[in-house]
Amino acid sequence: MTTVKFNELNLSKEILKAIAKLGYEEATPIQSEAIPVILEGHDVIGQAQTGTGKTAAFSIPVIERIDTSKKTIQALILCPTRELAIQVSEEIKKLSQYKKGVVALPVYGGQAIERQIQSLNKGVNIIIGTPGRVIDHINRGTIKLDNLKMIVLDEADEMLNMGFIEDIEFILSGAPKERQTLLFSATMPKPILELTQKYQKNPKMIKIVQKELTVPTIEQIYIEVREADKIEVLSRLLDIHNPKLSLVFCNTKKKVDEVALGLQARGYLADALHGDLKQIQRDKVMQKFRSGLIEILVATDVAARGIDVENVEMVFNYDVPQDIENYVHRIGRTGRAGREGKAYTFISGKEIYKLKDIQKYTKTKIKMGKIPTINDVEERKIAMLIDNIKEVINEGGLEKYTNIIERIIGDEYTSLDIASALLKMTMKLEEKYDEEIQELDQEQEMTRLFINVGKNQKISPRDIVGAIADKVKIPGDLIGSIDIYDKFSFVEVPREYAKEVMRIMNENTIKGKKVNIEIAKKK
Ligand SMILES: Nc1ncnc2c1ncn2[C@@H]1O[C@H](COP(=O)(O)OP(=O)(O)OP(=O)(O)O)[C@@H](O)[C@H]1O
Ligand SMILES: [Mg+2]
Repeated sequence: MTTVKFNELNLSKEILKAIAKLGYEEATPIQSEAIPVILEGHDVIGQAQTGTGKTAAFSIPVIERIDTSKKTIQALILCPTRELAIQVSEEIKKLSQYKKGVVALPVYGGQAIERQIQSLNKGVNIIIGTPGRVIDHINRGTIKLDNLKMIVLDEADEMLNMGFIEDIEFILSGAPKERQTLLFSATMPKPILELTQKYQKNPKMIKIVQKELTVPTIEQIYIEVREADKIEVLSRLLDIHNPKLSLVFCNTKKKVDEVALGLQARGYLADALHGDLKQIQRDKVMQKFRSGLIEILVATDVAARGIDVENVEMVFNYDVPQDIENYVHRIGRTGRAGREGKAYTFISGKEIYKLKDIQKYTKTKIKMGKIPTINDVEERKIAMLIDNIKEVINEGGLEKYTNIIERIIGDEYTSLDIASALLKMTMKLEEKYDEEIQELDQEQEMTRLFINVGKNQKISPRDIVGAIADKVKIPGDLIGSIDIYDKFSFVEVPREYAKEVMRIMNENTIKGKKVNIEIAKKK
């Protein structure tokens, strides 16, 4: 395909200036094909792979078609999630920054409606919203669609699916008949496509044809792994690949919380995103993820569609997605705008069949992968340790430490002996815990820990649970049955927390007393 420059697309100089500022050099195929057709006023169905610039493909002509002499709502862009509405509105604001009179406003649930009403009253011409909140405003009379010229359904197949279709029909029923209707998505299943005639007039189908539905720069791998082992396998993959940012998808909110906690307990910068969190919380998590303060975002499908975060290098399907389309969208959070990415899918038991369906639908091959061994992880950790050591040496400022070493060096010890001893001290604790965890029966969800509380110490089960819950940040109800004896007791914790419980509790005290915690050898 020949490349097209934005200045060949008949765009205003204000938009061209904004595009240049964003650093886009050439239009992507969906942009070069869709922009002229939309500018001519046609209805469009636009389908192109994830991360190929569909947002700008509809946003640029929407901005260009706004009559800035009028302060009426002329365009409405509907998105399935609040995070996506915010993101699309940010992009529109950037693209329209030099066009005076273009005012875009995101409206979504969970945000104070009064504030939205104040902004709406000042005059807005592009609304980017989630259906529920838009309907709320329509019912209050604070959003009027009489002057609407364009409506866009981003993630159109999702918006015309069960969860949203009634809301969409309601909104469309109040919009003028002679409007322009634009549908965009990376996936467009047949049943949905048949529906679209109800809403559009002679739409132009713009499909950027690719052999595969998924992006070729994403390496796709599946691993067979038992449910109980998933957290361990995930940790190993994270340790080996060390991605800048990654996304972990689970099918339920409960699982999302569990996995996020499990990763936190293992020392990863992870957090959860799902629909049960307050909007403030959701915003904070997204901000932290975008800025890298959180490196692993564990999420339900709320983050599957449209979300564009730079540096997401890996996506994990901790659970196989329920909707086949969402496989495409989930893994599409990496490998955006021509970048590379990796996607791992965990399957257990009979789920291999689901994987076959996915491959048939996406016309891609998902390669089989192996569970990395502790050795693989160890090798990788050693490589990183060596890098760290070299870095510290190159930084300099070691005189203070060299002086100490000189006090040990003599006839008996060489500097190599001393360096090795120091390294042993650093690596030993870590190894011990890893070995103990490794010895465990992999089927067991709970790990039994042996707690030696020493002589004459009155420590009750409540003290132990309280201390573990407090210091390791495991919810108390995840801590299992406790047997207490004179000098020792047993406690059960979820397997993924065992290492962290040992590490943290052995450095801490319970009721001011030192305790020693080890894996209980046998039940
Ligand atoms: N012409 C361009 N040149 C370079 N980068 C671009 C261009 N257009 C868009 N991008 C960038 O590509 C990334 C992906 O764009 P966008 O989010 O619009 O993809 P999408 O097609 O909507 O994907 P999805 O199906 O996941 O929603 C964004 O970071 C965007 O800034
Ligand atoms: Mg998009």
